[in-house]
Amino acid sequence: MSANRYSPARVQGAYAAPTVDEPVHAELTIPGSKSLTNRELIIAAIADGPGRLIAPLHSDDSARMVDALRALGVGIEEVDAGHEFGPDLVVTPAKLVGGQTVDCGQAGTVMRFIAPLAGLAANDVHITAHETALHRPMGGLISALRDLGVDIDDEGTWALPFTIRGHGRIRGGRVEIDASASSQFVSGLLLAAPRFDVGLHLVHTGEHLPSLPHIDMTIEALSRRGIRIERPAVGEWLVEAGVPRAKEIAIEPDLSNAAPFLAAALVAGGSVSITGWPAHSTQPGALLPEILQAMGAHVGRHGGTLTVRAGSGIRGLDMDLSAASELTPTLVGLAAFADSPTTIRGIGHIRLHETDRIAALVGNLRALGGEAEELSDGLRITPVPLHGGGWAAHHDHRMATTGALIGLRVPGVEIDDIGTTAKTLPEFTMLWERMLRS
Ligand SMILES: O=C(O)C1=C[C@@H](OP(=O)(O)O)[C@@H](O)[C@H](O)C1
Ligand SMILES: C=C(OP(=O)(O)O)C(=O)O
Repeated sequence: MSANRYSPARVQGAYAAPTVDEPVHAELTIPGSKSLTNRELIIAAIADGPGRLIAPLHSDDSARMVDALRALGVGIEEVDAGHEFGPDLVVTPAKLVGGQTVDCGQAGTVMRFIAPLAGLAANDVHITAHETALHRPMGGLISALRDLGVDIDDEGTWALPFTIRGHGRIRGGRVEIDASASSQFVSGLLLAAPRFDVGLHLVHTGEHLPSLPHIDMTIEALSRRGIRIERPAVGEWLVEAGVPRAKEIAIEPDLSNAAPFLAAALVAGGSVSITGWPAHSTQPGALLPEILQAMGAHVGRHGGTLTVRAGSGIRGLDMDLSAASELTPTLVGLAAFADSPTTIRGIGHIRLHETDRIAALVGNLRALGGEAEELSDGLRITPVPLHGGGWAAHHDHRMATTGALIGLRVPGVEIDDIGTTAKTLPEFTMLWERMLRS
């Protein structure tokens, strides 16, 4: 198992974060959304004919999903369409046979979206992940799949690796799930549910449900393909059995990956524009214009381009980021330079993301002389002058990009493993340097 099977544009090893002494002025295009690419791949794989993803993401997470679907028997071909960041993907659905191993790498979307699909396969599917991702929660999903009749051999661990003994069908029906550890449990079940014999009635029983926009994204993607989903109550979903319509789907840019670039305008001064910003999006990054404005930015849109300009300073905030927890690392990078403290709450579950993000962010800031403290469900940052030093990526792409953001203003920040950005943005250093050269 390799940490990153995606190599084309990968930059390895330590990275001396570039510091700027002049404002930045850049317009950038960001590659496709991880969350949309991996959902659309799953739905295309169970659709009623061949479909196409236009301008999808090409990164470790998406490559793992392509490999996983191929391992189940689905046909996926790359077709060059002249996009800067890689070919389109043409997906040809086939009978799900399985009989192979799926290595999810570090991708939460692969481990949580492939497991229910593997239950529909005709043979065993062994599911594993990179050793740095074996800790990620799977118990709630395993439990719900078992309640739906899926045979799973996990040797009593309730965790990866495990083997799904597919029988070619899942009956479906009503099932309860505690998805407080990850919204991806819900998305994974909803995505496979149209192919259950009687559909699915899913009921979330936990107290907390993070990342609601990502569940909306799942529902929107299925609805666009003609699958009926109802929400009879909060935390409850009804999916009708059916076959999703094959389609050509254009993938939006990854708005969460745009976050460190937009934030750079506030840290360095100047402005950063991102092309192709969708007018409507279920990506949590769609909340960025509002959040960055509240932190002191001037935000404008012209056609499909979003521009963030530095204002007179960065304002600290007290915010509940449960809906958009993957934005936490970037916002912490901004908060470090604010004129008042920032508290971020509602994100306790990110202790079980790629790394314990709360501990890693606090530890990294303190190592640079910063003042930060862990809260049970979040963290608090009190801005003080920072000095250079090592920034540990903790094999977390968003930790690495936050180190680069801080390094814009603090000379001598060295990120130990910039290659970890290949999880969702192998072009990170290329685009970062393009932004600084513009
Ligand atoms: O469904 C998705 O595409 C995602 C859901 C969220 O997961 P959690 O609910 O586990 O935070 C998010 O953090 C992750 O980056 C992507
Ligand atoms: C939590 C994240 O990833 P994953 O899809 O692996 O959960 C993330 O990208 O911030």
